[in-house]
Amino acid sequence: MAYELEHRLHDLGLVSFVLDGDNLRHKLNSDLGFSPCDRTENIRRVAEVASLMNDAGLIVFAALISPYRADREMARTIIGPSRFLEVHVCTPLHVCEGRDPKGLYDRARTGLIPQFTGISAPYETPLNPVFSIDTGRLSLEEAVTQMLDVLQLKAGAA
Ligand SMILES: Nc1ncnc2c1ncn2[C@@H]1O[C@H](COP(=O)(O)OS(=O)(=O)O)[C@@H](OP(=O)(O)O)[C@H]1O
Ligand SMILES: Nc1ncnc2c1ncn2[C@@H]1O[C@H](COP(=O)(O)OP(=O)(O)O)[C@@H](O)[C@H]1O
Repeated sequence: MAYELEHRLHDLGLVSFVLDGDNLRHKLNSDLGFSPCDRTENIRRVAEVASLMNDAGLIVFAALISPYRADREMARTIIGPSRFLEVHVCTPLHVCEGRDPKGLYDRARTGLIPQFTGISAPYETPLNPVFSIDTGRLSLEEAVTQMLDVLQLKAGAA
């Protein structure tokens, strides 16, 4: 969804960038694991990078699990409340597990991956997201169109 949003904004003449947690963990955050402390540090670094990119004029999509409310609030503080929008991807666990494109849920269920979000580590549901998207109910096209509508509303209000 984040990459599709990036393409759609590009078509509108707007520059954006996806910070993908999974990708960043191969380089910038390759020293971090999935303990609560390491997730906090992961999110702190990504929020600082996003803030720099914002200063350079880019819209940033931070595609991270970010399962703890306190970490998301830290990101909001780093980025600034007027720039930060929290989108909750609320696709039910059974739908994610049914897809399992990388076989991670399967490995987490058999105990091969510890501290796996949704299985053996918590996900704290956002209390007041600007938008929630259940990708089990919406197509990619519908989800991205709805998110663009929200972004345009917010941009108009800013
Ligand atoms: N234990 C555990 N828990 C959750 N996720 C795990 C774990 N181990 C590996 N992965 C893979 O790491 C990707 C999520 O990284 P994030 O940086 O977004 O996580 S977090 O925000 O720090 O919680 C996530 O990538 P995506 O598959 O792209 O979502 C997982 O594939
Ligand atoms: N809006 C959507 N509608 C339907 N399926 C989706 C949607 N977004 C993602 N998916 C599917 O969910 C799975 C995980 O998507 P992915 O983008 O790899 O998520 P993540 O990087 O957050 O793990 C893939 O099989 C993908 O095709």
